[in-house]
Amino acid sequence: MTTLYDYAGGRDAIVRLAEIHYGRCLTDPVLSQVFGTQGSATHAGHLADWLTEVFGGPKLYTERHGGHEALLRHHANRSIAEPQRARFVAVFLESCDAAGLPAEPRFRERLREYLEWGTAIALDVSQPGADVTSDDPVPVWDWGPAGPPPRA
Ligand code: HEM
Repeated sequence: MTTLYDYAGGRDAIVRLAEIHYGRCLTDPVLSQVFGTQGSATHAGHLADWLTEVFGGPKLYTERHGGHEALLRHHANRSIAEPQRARFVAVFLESCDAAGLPAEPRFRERLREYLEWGTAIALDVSQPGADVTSDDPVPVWDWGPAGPPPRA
């Protein structure tokens, strides 16, 4: 079955998406409250590696950056608030358009579901004193109960 990663357009599409999304995190008035405006040279690349793995591509975040717990730790003590979480989801989905990912409704819905799920975890672990330890592997998100779009 085609992975979300392949359906998205593979590595080039995911790298484009990560770069566009992170660029917007630095200029968006709500998201720049948490991301700042200066930017980090490594963020977009690390995000691309995470998304590659989560969407069923090569396990780049596990191999290169320390896996699930490392990602949780990046969010420790960031005190993400609900409006910032919700804005992250909206900006990410807009970035999918800008990066030229397929607009197929079932694909986009699955991305949205991942984003809602992942950002809720980011919000939780970003609160002061939250547990950021984890033995879990990096999750792999598939097409879910509805399955892939008819043509995939
Ligand atoms: C699906 C949800 C999310 C994913 C996949 C994700 C991914 C990442 C990655 C890969 C990093 C590490 C960057 C690096 O190594 O340089 C990171 C750091 C960070 N994330 Fe997230 N994130 C998510 C949700 C959020 C949300 C909702 C916020 C706030 C609105 C947020 C704010 C931050 C901040 C402030 C950092 C650390 C500072 C920085 O590198 O700019 N993240 N995130």
